[in-house]
Amino acid sequence: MKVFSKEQIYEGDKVTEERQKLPPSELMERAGLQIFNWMHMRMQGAQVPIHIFCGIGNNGGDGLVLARHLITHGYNVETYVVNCGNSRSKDFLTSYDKVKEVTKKWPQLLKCESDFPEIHKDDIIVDAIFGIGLNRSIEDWIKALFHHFKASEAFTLSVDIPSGLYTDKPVEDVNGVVKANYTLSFQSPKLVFFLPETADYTIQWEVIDIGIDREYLMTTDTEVELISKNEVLPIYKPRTKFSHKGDFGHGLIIGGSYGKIGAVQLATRSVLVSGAGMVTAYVPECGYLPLQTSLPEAMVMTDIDEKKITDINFDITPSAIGIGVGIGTDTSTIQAYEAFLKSNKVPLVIDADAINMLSENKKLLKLVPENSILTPHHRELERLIGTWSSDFEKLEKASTFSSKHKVILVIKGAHTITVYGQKKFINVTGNSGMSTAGSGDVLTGIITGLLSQKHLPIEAALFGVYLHGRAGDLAVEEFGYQSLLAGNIIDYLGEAYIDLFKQPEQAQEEVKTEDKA
Ligand SMILES: NC(=O)C1=CN([C@@H]2O[C@H](COP(=O)(O)OP(=O)(O)OC[C@H]3O[C@@H](n4cnc5c(N)ncnc54)[C@H](OP(=O)(O)O)[C@@H]3O)[C@@H](O)[C@H]2O)[C@@H](O)CC1
Ligand SMILES: Nc1ncnc2c1ncn2[C@@H]1O[C@H](COP(=O)(O)OP(=O)(O)O)[C@@H](O)[C@H]1O
Ligand SMILES: [K+]
Repeated sequence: MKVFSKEQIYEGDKVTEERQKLPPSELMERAGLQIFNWMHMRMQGAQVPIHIFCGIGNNGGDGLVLARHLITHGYNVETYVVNCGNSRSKDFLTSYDKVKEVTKKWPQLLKCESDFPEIHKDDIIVDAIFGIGLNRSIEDWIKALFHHFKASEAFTLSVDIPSGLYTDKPVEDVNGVVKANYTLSFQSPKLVFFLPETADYTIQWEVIDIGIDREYLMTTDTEVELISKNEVLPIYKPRTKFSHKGDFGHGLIIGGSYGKIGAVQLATRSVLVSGAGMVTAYVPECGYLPLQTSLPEAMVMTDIDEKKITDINFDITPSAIGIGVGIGTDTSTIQAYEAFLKSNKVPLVIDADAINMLSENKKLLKLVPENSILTPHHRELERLIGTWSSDFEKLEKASTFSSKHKVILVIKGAHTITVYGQKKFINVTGNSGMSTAGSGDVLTGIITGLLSQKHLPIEAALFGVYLHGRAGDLAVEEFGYQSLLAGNIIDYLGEAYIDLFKQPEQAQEEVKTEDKA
């Protein structure tokens, strides 16, 4: 699913109005009506007090259209106009006039704290104050209004985006944003719903279709995309009857050090379970026995050193290599890594200390093959690209890094974001049960396994991240958030593949709420 920028949304409105020859404010009418339909379906006429707070732009206009429909359907509605400026939008004014046609109870004007209405815990708040047009800091009395919402503990439904969130800039003051229980977002989710610093401002979200021109939506390229089942299904490669293991490649995992052989076990097993035909683990000698006994399907090659990698020297021809899990940063390992990078031509998946060694020795970056996949978590990314002041800056720096070094960055986290030049792909699977030792090693193995099967690097990264998260989602249903182990993710990888062909995914997605409820 594409995530459109603010500018693209405004352009989409314009194009739609032209191509569909829409009368003025028709899109606002559609937006308000859809929100009404959403509420009406759930409320079925219940007389719960609904407080609709409208700004004076088009977001406020949407709120007024909603108010009109709710009033005509006999709901218990109070409408307020948050008087935050002088420039009421044309469509807002049209909607305002139309409200007057259906009720004598005009919207109340709010100008300061003493105007705030009483809101009971069981009431409903509709937040239609600011949408994507927020363009400056919020005045204190409006922040106080947001606080008033929160203090009431009433269910808060935000229209399009929680008021106070910019679409393309960090939050200036945490008190200047509405905390929404639910956000109904028009046509496209907003990037901020997925970033660690801003995702918490809405517990759930859903996309509302307001009939923006299909061709515009199809042909407009976006920098950001959500990766869910619909996007990864085309990447899946069915097997043919006469296939043999040679068709699915030979993955190689290089890593491990004394006390960290488990990381290699997890990654190596993941290579096979993701579908590679064969796998070899290259480990220090101390890894030989544990690997051979725990994973009979794998082949094992060892370094001359007992405890660490000192010389990467193998006589196989792997189709993909994953390097770094449990490898450490011993000086002799760094030297072996450099020598390996100088001779290697195979696409790489680079994880953990193999990333850290690049960060410490930036000259090594020049030796990394084009389109290699780096899978840093937060700290590893920081060492690699430097610190950032906001999620937006982080993504910008990651894009610059990806373009400069021609690599794919898989930024791991609650919503893993794969950065490929200017493109950013946000994964929707995964859960906090996966915040457990070794789950990153599993991801490295999965992506290496997919690369072995001749997927393009970007496909291997996106598909791997999706499957990893989906396997985690299936596994957590059996093991629970606290008790899920990285190995359980591997056990559910097969289910994740099978699940690809289960019921089609809903067009409208919801963020899981397991830890927020
Ligand atoms: N395709 C779609 O998605 C469609 C989207 N639609 C809806 O349109 C919304 C976008 O509408 P929008 O452009 O009118 O902007 P909006 O968010 O209402 O805010 C602008 C107003 O707020 C003001 N203002 C800004 N910052 C402020 C501040 N800090 N403190 C005080 N005031 C501030 C600003 O004032 P000004 O800068 O002009 O003085 C202006 O008056 C979008 O989110 C969606 O809900 C549908 O109607 C149709 C199809
Ligand atoms: N809260 C979460 N929601 C979704 N996925 C998560 C969450 N926490 C961790 N993960 C996933 O688990 C993996 C953890 O990787 P990493 O931190 O490298 O672990 P390790 O080094 O222990 O193997 C990443 O793929 C990450 O996206
Ligand atoms: K809003």
